[in-house]
Amino acid sequence: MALRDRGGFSIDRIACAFKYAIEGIIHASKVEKNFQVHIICAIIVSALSFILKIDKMEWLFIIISIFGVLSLELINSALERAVDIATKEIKPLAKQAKDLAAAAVLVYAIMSVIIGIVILGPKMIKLFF
Ligand SMILES: Nc1ncnc2c1ncn2[C@@H]1O[C@H](COP(=O)(O)OP(=O)(O)OP(=O)(O)O)[C@@H](O)[C@H]1O
Repeated sequence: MALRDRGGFSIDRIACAFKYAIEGIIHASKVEKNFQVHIICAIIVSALSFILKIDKMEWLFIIISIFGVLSLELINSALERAVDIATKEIKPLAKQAKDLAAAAVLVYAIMSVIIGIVILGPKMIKLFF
């Protein structure tokens, strides 16, 4: 299906959109260092959550944190490319656009770390001390 086809509802259109999204995830996994770091952190936190037997509500917070950071990192990478296409020159607005997108990731990542500490911290202290 053509990239520009904006036709109505069809299984083909949804399948194509899904395929492009998967291609995006694969591309980010291969070339985006920050995305790779977030994936590794997500695996470690998930493993710890299993080991420490967190409950259903705690899992929801962990899942929202993990997928939120990954989604924002993907949007940040997309925006970096969009800015790079828009200009090759050093421009204050280009800097602001990239810095603001990076800030969005940082803000959400800080929240995720706090959630991780609140949920996993006490259980780890109990396990090790
Ligand atoms: N065209 C530009 N004009 C002005 N400043 C820019 C421009 N491009 C990048 N910058 C500055 O350099 C920083 C790094 O930009 P870059 O495109 O290398 O992304 P990055 O932060 O290295 O991301 P990643 O490591 O995920 O590729 C930006 O956050 C911004 O402050």
